[in-house]
Amino acid sequence: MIIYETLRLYGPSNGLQRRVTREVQLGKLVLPANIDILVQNIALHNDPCQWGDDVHLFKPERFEEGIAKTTNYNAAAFFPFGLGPRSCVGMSFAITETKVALSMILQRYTITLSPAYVHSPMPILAIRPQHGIQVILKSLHNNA
Ligand code: HEM
Repeated sequence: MIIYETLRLYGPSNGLQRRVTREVQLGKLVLPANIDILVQNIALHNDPCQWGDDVHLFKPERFEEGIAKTTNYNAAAFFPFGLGPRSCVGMSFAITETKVALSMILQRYTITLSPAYVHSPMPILAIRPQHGIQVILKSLHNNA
């Protein structure tokens, strides 16, 4: 839940590039052939119509019943790893690696945010914290 909510608000990708190969109609919108479009998943991840008025709050419990229920079975509501045949091949690896790293850290330390931390996510190629993330680690074991 924590990983999904982090990817919703601060996923590294802020858009998927696609080329329109033939004219298509999307509702009232007609997309001509041979244009490049940017599908901004970050905008959909911050859409209050999908996520509610507290869209900007970090609330991992949104995902307590899984992605499908949280998004009301709308695959286009949450796609931090992209969508379709060119979606991220590293998705399972990335999620597993994150779980392993987090569980190794949390077995040894408690983590709190440093008072020096300034919240400022910025799109610099990928979304990243402009001033870094300063945390305070406290060992859970006396001998560590
Ligand atoms: C949190 C970590 C990651 C995120 C959020 C992420 C996200 C994405 C996104 C949004 C795309 C574009 C998908 C599309 O256009 O529909 C992508 C493509 C790709 N990702 Fe990742 N990725 C992550 C980690 C990784 C890792 C660890 C690997 C490799 C081990 C990887 C390998 C790739 C490759 C090869 C593509 C291109 C796939 C293609 O064009 O067919 N990614 N990723």
